[in-house]
Amino acid sequence: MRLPERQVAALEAASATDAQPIPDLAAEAGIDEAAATTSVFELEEDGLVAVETETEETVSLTDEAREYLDAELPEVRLYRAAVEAGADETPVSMGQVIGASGLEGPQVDIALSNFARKGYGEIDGGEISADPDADPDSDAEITALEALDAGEAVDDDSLLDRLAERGLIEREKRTVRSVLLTDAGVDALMAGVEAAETADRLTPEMLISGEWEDVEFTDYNVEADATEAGAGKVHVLRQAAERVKDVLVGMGFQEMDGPHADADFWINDALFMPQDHPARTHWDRFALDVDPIEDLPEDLLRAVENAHREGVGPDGDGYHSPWSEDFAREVALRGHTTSLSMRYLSGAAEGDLEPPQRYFSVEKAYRNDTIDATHLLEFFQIEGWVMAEDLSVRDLMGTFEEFYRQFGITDVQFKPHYNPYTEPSFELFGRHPETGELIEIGNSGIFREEVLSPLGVDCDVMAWGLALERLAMLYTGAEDIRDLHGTLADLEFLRNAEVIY
Ligand SMILES: N[C@@H](Cc1ccccc1)C(=O)O
Repeated sequence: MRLPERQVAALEAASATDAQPIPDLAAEAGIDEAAATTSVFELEEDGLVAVETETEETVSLTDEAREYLDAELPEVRLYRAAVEAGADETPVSMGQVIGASGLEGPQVDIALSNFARKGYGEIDGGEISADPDADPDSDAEITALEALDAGEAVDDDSLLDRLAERGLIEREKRTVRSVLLTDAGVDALMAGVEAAETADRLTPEMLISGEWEDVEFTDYNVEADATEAGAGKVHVLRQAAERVKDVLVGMGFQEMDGPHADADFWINDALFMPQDHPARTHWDRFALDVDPIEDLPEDLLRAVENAHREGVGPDGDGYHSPWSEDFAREVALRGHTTSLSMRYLSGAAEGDLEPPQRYFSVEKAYRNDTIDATHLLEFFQIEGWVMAEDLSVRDLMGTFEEFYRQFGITDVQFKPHYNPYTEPSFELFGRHPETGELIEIGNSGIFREEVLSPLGVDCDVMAWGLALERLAMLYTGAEDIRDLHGTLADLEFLRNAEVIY
């Protein structure tokens, strides 16, 4: 029998008694894995080998698990500290035990949530008691982690599930194909197989020499496993931003655009934010050491100053706090994109606007926040406003319900809130699909007279700033904003995340 060279190599490497995984067979045959896979499928088609398919699970330890292998599980540390403090006899104050355990930050929560679950004791009314019969030295979870670390298998599926849920292991399923010679394969080998030279592609040389007429071409196997190609794709946040724009345009909104670095006047003063507001100090604000902005509309500047000093309307009252034009002209990275709304509402961007109007932007804002699972130093805000003769809170809520519904989010919650520029104001919350926690997804309200009157707007304006990253977290299930962008972004997540339409 004549077979292509690499099929002969694969056939000769296969055994009639021990099923061999394709990678092993490839190594033995001295051919690469893709060629081995193709050959094996071809041999299977000819009935010379049988292919068995199994799914195999690989389990790997996370960095957190490695920490615990070095320094014990947090709940075990809590148990030992509790016993040390006598909590196996009478309950001891939790603060004392946690202090003695040396547990810090998130480890405290981890310890508390696993302590009672594992029967190490109980926590009740701020006191902790330890079960004297519990045996932390034979903790099933750490024993399993040790076994996995030593390369041994752990068969207890529910235990593995729990470890995966705690983020201590990662389980990955792969398909393993193993190859066994069939009787026909054995017969063929006994009768002798010869290698026929095959070509896997047509070359210019073959065409020139005429060799193409005699050469035997390898068959294509379109079912063979192939190496996964990580193609480039649009970043999940960019996809989300585009989707949000589509939805808002579909709802009749027009897009705003404007500077990332702007006068404090547009970022804060026009919004009736007092100049001594904490958000306007260096703690929160990225000030830029550049020349102040000269070209602010003079009339508007005076009207805004007046609103700050005297208030608006017969019962109005100003802030009775200092107001300086120099500060208004200083430049900072915008802490919200509401600066754009001010530019448009004032007429500075596109001239005076007559109601009804709807505008939005999906643009970056910058805040000197502490970075954590829900905060970055820069983020995308979905800014928007509607200008009309008569608007109420129902219009505001209805708009959000319609907007979020497009992303499959139907349980937005509203909480009363305070903004210096809106009254009433509402914060929006959505439930995270994985953690079940309510997370803040936006802030909104109806602009006050003190904002609208200086701008020269004499109808109602409802407005909002929603966080694009938080919206993306809700519908992708990402639990940490840092997985989405920034230096710690999770590439695997970004490759696989889908935007829901
Ligand atoms: N600027 C607000 C959002 C907002 C805009 C307009 C009106 C009300 C609220 C924020 O960043 O949180």
